[in-house]
Amino acid sequence: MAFFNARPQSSAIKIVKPGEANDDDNILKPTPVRKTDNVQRHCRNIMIYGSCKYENKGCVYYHPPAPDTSPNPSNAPRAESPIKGQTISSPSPSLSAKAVNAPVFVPKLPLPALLQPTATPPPQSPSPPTNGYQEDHSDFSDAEGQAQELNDQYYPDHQYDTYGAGEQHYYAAPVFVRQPLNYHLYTSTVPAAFVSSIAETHFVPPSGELRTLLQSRSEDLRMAPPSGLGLPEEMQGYHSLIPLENIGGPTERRKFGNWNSSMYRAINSVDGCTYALRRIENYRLSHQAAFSAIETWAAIRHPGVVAIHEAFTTHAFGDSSLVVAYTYHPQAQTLFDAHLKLTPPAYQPGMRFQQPAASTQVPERTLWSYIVQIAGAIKRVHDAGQALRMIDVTKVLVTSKNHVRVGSCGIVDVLLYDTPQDMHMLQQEDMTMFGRLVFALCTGNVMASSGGNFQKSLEVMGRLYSPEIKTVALFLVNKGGPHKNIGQLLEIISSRVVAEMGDALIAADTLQNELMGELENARLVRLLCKFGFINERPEFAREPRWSETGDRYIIKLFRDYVFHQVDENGNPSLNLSHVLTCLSKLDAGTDEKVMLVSRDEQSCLVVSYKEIKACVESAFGELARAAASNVNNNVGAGYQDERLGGWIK
Ligand SMILES: Nc1ncnc2c1ncn2[C@@H]1O[C@H](COP(=O)(O)OP(=O)(O)OP(=O)(O)O)[C@@H](O)[C@H]1O
Repeated sequence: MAFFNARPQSSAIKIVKPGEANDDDNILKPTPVRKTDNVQRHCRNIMIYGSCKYENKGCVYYHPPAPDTSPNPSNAPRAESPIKGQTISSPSPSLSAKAVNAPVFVPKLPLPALLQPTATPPPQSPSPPTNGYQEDHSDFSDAEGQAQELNDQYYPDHQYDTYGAGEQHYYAAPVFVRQPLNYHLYTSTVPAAFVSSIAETHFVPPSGELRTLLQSRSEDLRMAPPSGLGLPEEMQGYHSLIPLENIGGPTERRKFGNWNSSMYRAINSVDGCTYALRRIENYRLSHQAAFSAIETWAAIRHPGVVAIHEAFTTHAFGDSSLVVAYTYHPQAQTLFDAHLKLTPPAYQPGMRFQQPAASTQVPERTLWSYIVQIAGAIKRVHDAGQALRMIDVTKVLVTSKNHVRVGSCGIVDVLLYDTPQDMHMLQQEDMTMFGRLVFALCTGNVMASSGGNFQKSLEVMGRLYSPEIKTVALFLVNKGGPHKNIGQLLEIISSRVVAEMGDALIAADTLQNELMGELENARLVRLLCKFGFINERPEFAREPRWSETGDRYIIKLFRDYVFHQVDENGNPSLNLSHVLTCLSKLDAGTDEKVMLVSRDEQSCLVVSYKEIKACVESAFGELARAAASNVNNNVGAGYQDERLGGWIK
């Protein structure tokens, strides 16, 4: 019985007339006869599947008469499928890798006779040869079903259907023994009923939308700066500055408190990351110690606070400016822009000009989310002995779905370094500002909590939201005692905090599920890269035929099997499902066997995915070791080694 060791010796497998098998090593000797029909070639479907459903529908190849189906006829050798390997020699250790170029095999009997020696009628659709092993057939269906299921989960919307449109004719991998797949390498470990990537969750949009969003954020990050803006080319290691808001003329200055300010996006040349820079114009640093607060802020990491990277002064803009670098959140919007900004009127032909409509009301669930997140951010900052000092609808950013972060922290500490204030008072002031923000979001009016608007705003809040929202807003804006603190608010809203935590955990589950799919993608890309490094390499180790011999020959044939299938008319078969299934099995290194046919169709190899995987790893290992030894002689070897180490794994 054919059996391949974990590490195969590359070998061409000769298939000959079964009745002529020698006793010595089960190798069936090739007959001297070349192809039976040089004019008309055997139909490959017959050779592989045992039947051709196009036999009477125009298939131009030779179809031999149906084999004698009487059970074990006296003149029919009890041959077993060469694909199953029963009569094929195992790749004996004595066979060297060079044996891949061994003489071609020529089946004297038509292959169907070898494939169907029993009474089993030939299957009507492409399926592995049954060879009397009916139980194996069901196993094949299972494995095929799993592969299809895997693919359906992976591409639920069948967006790649066009690639596999129509009946495909490729050499289906025959499966004889049910092999458990390495499920940990496949997607969707969590039942869809629990984590659905299609359904919308509070923090994560549906899968398709999420991908579009991430793609557009990625484009945002890679946006090139327009020319002619008159901005510094380089400034303290930052380059490619792009303004994040309209920079008007001198009459239209953006304000940050009493200071003129502007926001830029820039790339840091040290780490290559993108940062949001807030510039305060005409700032004079009186004491270096003014920057001490920045150090404290740089240590604060919280999902509700935009993190500070560093601060510096510069003359690059032509004045003396203070610049604070924050984490850049692509496509972030201020709360004002997201909810309070008036939407421009939509022009409709034939309609009179209409007044701009106010933005839509913030849903209560979203409002609670904002309240819980901002309260959490304030708690973190107050616990660190700081105050946010800038909680405002124009400074709180919506960075992803229902997720807010307080931005522009730390600047006021630097700007007002010379006027020290009581931290407890500043923290109380944080809560008042937070209360004003809740009023503004509920009513759509930034002045909602001021003087004459106050009562009217309470009425509006009572009408649009639950009484608890009003309670929270009043708790925050009312003076309260000296012991009033943010912890008390969190106690009041504890049930909302619990709901928020539940939603956050659902988001984590959903994203992990998405990541599972991407993990598989990443593994397959690495595999394809390895193929790219190995296949058709013109020369390695002074051997021009390196990529064509030994283990690499198997890799080449497998590449043909995966990518170069043709249909019955010889047209390319672009079935992405087939490609993904094969690559996933290779990545998992399953014991399932596959028949690889040489390009001249004169020899074939039956190898398992596990063995092909060993070949790929061995060939790539050779290349990686050579590359590493070369890199080690150069600067930056450590970095390269690290990367190569990752590859070799
Ligand atoms: N860390 C950041 N990441 C990404 N974008 C940011 C970041 N900080 C601010 N922005 C964006 O920069 C733009 C300008 O920010 P800014 O704080 O000046 O808001 P603004 O609405 O212009 O307020 P103001 O009217 O007070 O100037 C806003 O669109 C905001 O979304």
